[in-house]
Amino acid sequence: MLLLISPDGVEEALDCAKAAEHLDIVDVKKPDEGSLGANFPWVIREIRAAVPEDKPVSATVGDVPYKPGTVAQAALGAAVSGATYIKVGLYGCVTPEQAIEVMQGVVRAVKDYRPDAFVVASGYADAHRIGCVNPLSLPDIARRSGADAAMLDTAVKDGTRLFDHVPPDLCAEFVRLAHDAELLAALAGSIKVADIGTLTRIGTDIVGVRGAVCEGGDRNAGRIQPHLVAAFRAEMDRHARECAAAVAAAG
Ligand SMILES: O=C[C@H](O)COP(=O)(O)O
Repeated sequence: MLLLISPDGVEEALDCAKAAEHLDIVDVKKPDEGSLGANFPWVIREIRAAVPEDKPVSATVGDVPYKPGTVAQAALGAAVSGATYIKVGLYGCVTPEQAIEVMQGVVRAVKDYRPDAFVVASGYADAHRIGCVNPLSLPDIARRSGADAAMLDTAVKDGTRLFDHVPPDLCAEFVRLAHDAELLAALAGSIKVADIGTLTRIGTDIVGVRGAVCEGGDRNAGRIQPHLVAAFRAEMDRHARECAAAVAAAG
């Protein structure tokens, strides 16, 4: 499982750089503009320059409306600014068809510019609170639009968490659907250290985290702490070893 950490700006990205050996992807966002709020192009560029070259930089394009042209142009902006993972929060899409139309534009805009870029179609575990597409439709939306990964996060950061809205058995179904479509499955949403075992067991490919690695577990007032990133990674490694041993023992 890969660890994606979301700093809110250049200063926190420098803290991520201190913990670079423990994380896999640095995800640029602007949390005060929404759970997948987009940051400025120059912030993406500065963060790209601040983190080690072997760590991919991801950028969120925002909690986007159903405006395929606008979103495609924004996605290209993120890629031009140095992000190689482009994440789109399909906030304003109320049908799978709308979401596919948005994502097709993003995939074309990004991959025409940079064929090896990685496009992530993100929905929301708490979609019922905001009226957007069903979380379990994301793998099919990603597959039909040519994206590389399907992701879930929570739209409303009010203390409720991924598993409050999509329980572990349905997250397992999400991962299975993504894998059947040859996509990576990414999960986020106030994930805690205690969730790592479940996420590992169900085969999650990427876990996205902010609050759990911030001081006091507070994604807004707290700052990312390199020692919490290291501790999170240590637990991931422990669970990965346990899972591998269980698989080997089963035979
Ligand atoms: O993409 C990851 C999100 O930023 C997760 O943030 P969170 O762990 O505070 O919900």
